[in-house]
Amino acid sequence: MNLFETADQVPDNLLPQDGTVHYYGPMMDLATADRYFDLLLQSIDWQNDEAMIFGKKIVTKRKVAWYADKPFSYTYSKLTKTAHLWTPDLLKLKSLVENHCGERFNSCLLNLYHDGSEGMAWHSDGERDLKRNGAIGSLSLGAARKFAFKHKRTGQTVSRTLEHGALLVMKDETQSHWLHRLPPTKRVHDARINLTFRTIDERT
Ligand SMILES: O=C(O)CCC(=O)C(=O)O
Ligand SMILES: [Fe+2]
Repeated sequence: MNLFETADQVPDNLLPQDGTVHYYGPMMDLATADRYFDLLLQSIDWQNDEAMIFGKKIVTKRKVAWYADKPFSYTYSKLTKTAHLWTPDLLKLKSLVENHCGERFNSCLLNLYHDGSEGMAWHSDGERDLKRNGAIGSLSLGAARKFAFKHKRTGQTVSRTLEHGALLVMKDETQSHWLHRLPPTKRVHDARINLTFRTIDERT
């Protein structure tokens, strides 16, 4: 009997120190990933993101949406938003992601990047409302994009291409020590949807 036959392989840590990032690669077949991309594009309540930058409210081209177990309030980029309740498709994706990485989540922030001109600047997801050192499960659908990490003290960078249907998990001390970003690129002309499953600390 092969004891390892059914155990999910945990990929190597992408980070050399001060955190843990596992890139699992595609976790569903192509047709399923295509189907979810189309379903989410149609059914999610996409809104232009608003953020406070140098004290000014700006509206990004990138669209966002936030779903959760309860209508949690969540502060992101210094603005407070209220979550929608899960849709059946999002609940299915949440289970797939949870089963793949063995973590549990109670909310999901979705981003829609229409093409390579849209990205996300350096940040970490250690906001007050998130469970400290909780895992973040990031599912990518659509155009493959580069994702980068930068160590806050040493400036060391690590990057990875995130493929259609692929799962990346950030956990442990990652948000305290590393920034991450989705750099804009002239080479990508297609849309990408990213879902980051998170755990909101219910005590806040
Ligand atoms: O689009 C991505 O892959 C990353 C999104 C992200 O970092 C975030 O939503 O906090
Ligand atoms: Fe992030």
